[in-house]
Amino acid sequence: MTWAATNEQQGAVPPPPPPAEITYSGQYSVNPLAEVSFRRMCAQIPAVLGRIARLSWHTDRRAVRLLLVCQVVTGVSAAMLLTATARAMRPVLGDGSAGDRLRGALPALLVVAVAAALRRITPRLTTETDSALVEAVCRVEASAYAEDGFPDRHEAAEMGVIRTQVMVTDAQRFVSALIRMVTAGGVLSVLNPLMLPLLLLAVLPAGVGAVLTARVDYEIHYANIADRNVRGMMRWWATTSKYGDEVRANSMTGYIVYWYRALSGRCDRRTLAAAPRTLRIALLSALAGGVFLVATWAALAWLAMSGRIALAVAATAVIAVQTTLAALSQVVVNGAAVFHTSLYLSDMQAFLDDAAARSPKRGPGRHSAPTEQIRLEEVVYQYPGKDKPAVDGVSLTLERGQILAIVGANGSGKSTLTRLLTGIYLPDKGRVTWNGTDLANMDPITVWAHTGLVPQIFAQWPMPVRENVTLGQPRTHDDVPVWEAIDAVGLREAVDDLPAGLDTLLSREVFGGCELSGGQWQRLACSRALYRRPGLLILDEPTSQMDPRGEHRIFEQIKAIAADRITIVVTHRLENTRIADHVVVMEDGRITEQGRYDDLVRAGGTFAELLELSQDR
Ligand SMILES: Nc1ncnc2c1ncn2[C@@H]1O[C@H](COP(=O)(O)OP(=O)(O)OP(=O)(O)O)[C@@H](O)[C@H]1O
Repeated sequence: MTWAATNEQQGAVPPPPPPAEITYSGQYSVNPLAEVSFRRMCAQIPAVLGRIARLSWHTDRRAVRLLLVCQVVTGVSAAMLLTATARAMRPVLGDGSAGDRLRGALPALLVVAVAAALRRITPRLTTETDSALVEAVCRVEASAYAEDGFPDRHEAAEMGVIRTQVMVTDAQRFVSALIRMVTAGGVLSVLNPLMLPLLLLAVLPAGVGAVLTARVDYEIHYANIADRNVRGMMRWWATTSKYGDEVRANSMTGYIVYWYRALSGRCDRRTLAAAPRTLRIALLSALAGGVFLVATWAALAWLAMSGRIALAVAATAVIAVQTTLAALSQVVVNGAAVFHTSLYLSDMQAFLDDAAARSPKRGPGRHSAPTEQIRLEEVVYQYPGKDKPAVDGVSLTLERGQILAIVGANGSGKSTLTRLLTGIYLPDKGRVTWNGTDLANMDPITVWAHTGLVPQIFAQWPMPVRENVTLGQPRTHDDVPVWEAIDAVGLREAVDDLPAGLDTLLSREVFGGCELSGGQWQRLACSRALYRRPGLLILDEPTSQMDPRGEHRIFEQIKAIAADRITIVVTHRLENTRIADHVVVMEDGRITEQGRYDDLVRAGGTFAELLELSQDR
């Protein structure tokens, strides 16, 4: 019985509504569906083959050369086979031993060679495109993530990556069939000019059918993108062991499965609704193809029986018809497959182009250490789709050696302000300068080389402890600085207790891996930022999961290293702001109070009120 039905039966709570209908919010300039037609397929195939060839060439030139040689030999062998058969037919009807031997040996050799070449190209091509996709997403301006449709377009592009697994095989089969068709068709045309047009008519319906089916498949794929994207996220959250406690102890399983099934059910319904169309297409194309095929054989029989062609030629024509027919069918079927794949590759290409256009282009300026001053001048930033700015007209000057604390209610714009300070986001209005240069004119890589950030929600990388500390820094074989960073956050004992010390893989999900506690993970995130020795150190709620010893140690450490850098601490534990040289209080994206801890307490404003509330137990 389903979760919804059980709830209804118990009569206590009405089942919650299924998740709202979600539609794909992609924003490509052209809707590919409007363009899916047989004509488009024919027009597009050369371009698609060109793209696949370029990709393959880029990935493995030797394998491509081997493939090309095999293709040419395949075509030539088909023509030789038919010519040899025709010659053999003349003296002794039916003695095709030369052709048979050729037919028996060559394709087997070619298949082995082609398969070897394909085995080399395909996985590497998939890796190339997959890696390109991951890199493109990591490199876009962070503001792109907040835009409607970006995750859906990313999901659509991933389908393109999956399709690369079949794209070379599709393309190779298509070209191979095309060569066989041209050579066999040429021989057939010489035998009798009527045969080829008849054969074309016999396979054309299959081609139209395949394209129409591809169109239906793609239409369903498009309709399901948004649901599949949400379903994928649900699946990850529900099945990742890190969230397993929350799922179980809050009895979420039933509802999550219900949600998951509802999304899957909706995808299935869309797929099933299209089944009658697919069936109709298959039936009609098979019927039309069958009629023309019968006509072809009838024409051949009539030509032979009426003496219009010699019996030996007729026998060769039978083989030629069979060869051409098989090749033609392969051309059509594989052409449709190439076209089908190209639809997904277009999504991937469109996303990669879009991502490339969104990579930071901010001017040639380079930041060099030391970071003496960071200034915000009347900075405004509004997230896409929001009706008011998250940061609204903030001005601030930070000098090297200073510790700034940012406090304020949830959603008041603290984290957004740190993103603007680091140049992760560029302001809509106003400017942020580092040592006097506007971040909008600076290569962000040179800026991020001097920042260290402990975000509120930090990553728990499934990597060894050492890499979890050094990640993002040039690789070094010296573990001394790694241990220094680990000592600074008081994690040495915990690391010593791990089975392989710094080499211990931190992931419970991986065989042989270990897991840290929440507070230990947070200490590790702090050590990662400290290891970088950055010019700007930002700690956003860095001790929210730590015990008092850990928290004390981190703040002592912040004070100890503050002289060489600009330090920013975002915190709700107002007592921690005592270490700051300057405290700013944010409300609705604006700075409403600022000063030293003691001044703000005396002023009796929002800071004093929040402090009093935090002590009222
Ligand atoms: N990625 C995002 N996309 C859209 N809106 C966002 C995004 N991140 C934050 N916001 C919005 O911007 C506003 C400020 O958020 P921000 O995270 O800066 O607040 P905060 O002061 O750090 O809050 P908290 O104390 O809860 O961490 C909020 O209204 C929030 O809904």
